Amino acid sequence: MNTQEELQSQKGSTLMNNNIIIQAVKDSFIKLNPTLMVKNPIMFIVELGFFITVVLAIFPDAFEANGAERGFNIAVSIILLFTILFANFAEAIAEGRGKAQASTLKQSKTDMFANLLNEGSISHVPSSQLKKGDVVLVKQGETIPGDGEVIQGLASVDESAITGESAPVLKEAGGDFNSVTGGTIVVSDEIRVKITSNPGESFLDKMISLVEGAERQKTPNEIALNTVLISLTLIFLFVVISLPFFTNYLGFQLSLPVLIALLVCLIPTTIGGLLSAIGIAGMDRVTKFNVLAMSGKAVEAAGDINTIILDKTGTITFGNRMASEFIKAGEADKDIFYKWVAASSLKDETPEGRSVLELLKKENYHYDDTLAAGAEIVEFKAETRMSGLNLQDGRLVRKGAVDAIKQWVLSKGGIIPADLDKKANHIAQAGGTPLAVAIDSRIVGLIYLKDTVKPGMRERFEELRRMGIKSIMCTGDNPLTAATIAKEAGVDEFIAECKPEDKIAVIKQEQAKGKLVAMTGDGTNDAPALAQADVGLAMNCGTTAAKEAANMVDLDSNPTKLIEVVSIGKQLLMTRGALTTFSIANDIAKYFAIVPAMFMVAIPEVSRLNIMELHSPVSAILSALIFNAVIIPLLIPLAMKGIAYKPMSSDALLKKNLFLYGAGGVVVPFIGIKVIDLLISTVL
Ligand SMILES: Nc1ncnc2c1ncn2[C@@H]1O[C@H](COP(=O)(O)OP(=O)(O)OP(=O)(O)O)[C@@H](O)[C@H]1O
Ligand SMILES: [K+]
Ligand SMILES: [Mg+2]
Repeated sequence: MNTQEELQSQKGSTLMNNNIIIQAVKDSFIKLNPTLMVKNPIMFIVELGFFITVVLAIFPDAFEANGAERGFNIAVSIILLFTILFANFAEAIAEGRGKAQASTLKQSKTDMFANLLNEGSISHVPSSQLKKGDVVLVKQGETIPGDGEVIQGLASVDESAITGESAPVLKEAGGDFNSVTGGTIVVSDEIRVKITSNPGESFLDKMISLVEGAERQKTPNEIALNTVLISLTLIFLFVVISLPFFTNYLGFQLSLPVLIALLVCLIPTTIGGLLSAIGIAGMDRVTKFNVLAMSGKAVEAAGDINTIILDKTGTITFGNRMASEFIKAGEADKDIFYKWVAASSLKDETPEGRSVLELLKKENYHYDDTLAAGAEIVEFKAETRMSGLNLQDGRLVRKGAVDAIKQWVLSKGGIIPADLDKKANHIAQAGGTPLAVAIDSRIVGLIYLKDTVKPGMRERFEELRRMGIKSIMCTGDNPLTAATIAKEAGVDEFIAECKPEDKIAVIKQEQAKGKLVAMTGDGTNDAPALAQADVGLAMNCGTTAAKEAANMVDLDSNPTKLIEVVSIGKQLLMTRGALTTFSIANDIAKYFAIVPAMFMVAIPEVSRLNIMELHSPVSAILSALIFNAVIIPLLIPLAMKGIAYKPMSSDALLKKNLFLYGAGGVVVPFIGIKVIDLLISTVL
């Protein structure tokens, strides 16, 4: 068992306990409140039927002379009550896990004090008073008081309160690993954090309300299905209301409880009772995989994804791109080369920049800090793909992607060293990232940045392919490096030298072809693309901007987690479809149980429909009604777990499920109702 599974089974056992069941039973009664019930029109109609039969159980002749027998009325009202309670229980049990998880999370939100920095002095303020833009100091052993970005320092942080993962993660200023979450703990060193969220709007707050289901909104798919089900219900209501006119004409009367029983059996109570549980359980399954989905819509969209776009660094590779070698090019001697390598990175706060200085130290080169004195800092940007300094004496130092530096040098009238391309290609073919270093119009050499592909990528992309999903890697890196990494990781396509706007263009292109696109990313430059995609999955280790733009966050920062989300989305859609099919197919058996029972006495010809040979009209109606009620709790496990999904074409899947749940929906109630009838007839 790997740690991921262990974590889940742990969570499962602590969350699916007796407390949840007891609470769900209580909630089932609370949810009887008609003002809450109205939100589920199908079950609300059942509740109205229940109220009427209760009155008739007490006063059998309340609405009509010669009403049905009191005993029958009591039986119908009890079965109806249980029908509603079962439906409520389904929803309550689905909500239960989330509520339990939310209360665990709330424990890590206990109020604490923050070391607020204010023009050099430190004051202690309650963390609940921190606003966007405040800067706090967090020392070893202290809890980070709010969401923010590390602006100075480097520390390892224990994020287990949020991710459940006990290994601390490194957080550092600059680059894509600078975002920290309130409620997590600094286990070594100290950092300065600039707060990025206002009180009540933190990640933890969001997470709590998400798992609690407080913000749950019906998805467009759910609303559409609900509309269909309600229309169906109205049609049956109309049919049942008009029945007495025909029977009066034929000279006999049907009692009100019989009509109510018929209506409740015909309207889609099974799916009506399980619909919201299916949605909640789907979201809950996503959370169990340590993915936070901001909406059910996103999870459902994941179920229909055709294309997935990933960035390379930090997503497919580990992303701690480190300088591993300096390779000079052209005529420059080593000392000059190293001098400009150092100068190009003296003020580069990205992990790449700092790794350059570290490698220089390792190679015992003593660089001159004063070079940067009075210089203008040129920060790294994904658009320019360069960084460096404009020195005080007017000289310009740059390092960056080879093609970007080449263009820059050529625009200054420089020439490109003859051996540059060959050396750069050598690095790229090995999957590394070559950075060229230039001083004014002269390129002096290359920095070899090494990065490693995360293990298991190939198998994961293979799995996506079997699901019919195309993977495209979009990277800012050069085509050769991109090709090497793409091949190693096994993605279907790649696009190199990609700027942030190019990523959006790729997504829009796919969307224009009618495809649903998912994107995973971690960097600030990924944020616009994450927002454009139908499903945006941000890495928790990524920047705040990325996490805010996305509609899902993976707490484990594992981009291939999208595979699980896609499976869960597909499962959710399939489960809903299958149970709807099942619910409606049930009507055939109920029809053959109830209709002969209702008319047989008055119209003997109807007895030909009595193929089920049920004991008596009363037991036939009660059996159908009991089956209609107990099928709800029997299907709760399926609604919660979802239908098993194996990668195969969606056509084949649809046919298989239609057959299974359509045919099953016809056959199962015939057997079920017959068995219940046999049991009842022994009692009667
Ligand atoms: N600190 C830096 N200074 C100068 N150039 C850099 C620096 N970091 C990266 N580069 C160059 O800029 C390119 C683009 O970087 P960017 O972070 O936008 O994309 P990437 O990380 O290579 O790709 P991905 O989009 O897959 O994360 C890199 O491939 C590299 O050549
Ligand atoms: K029904
Ligand atoms: Mg990047």
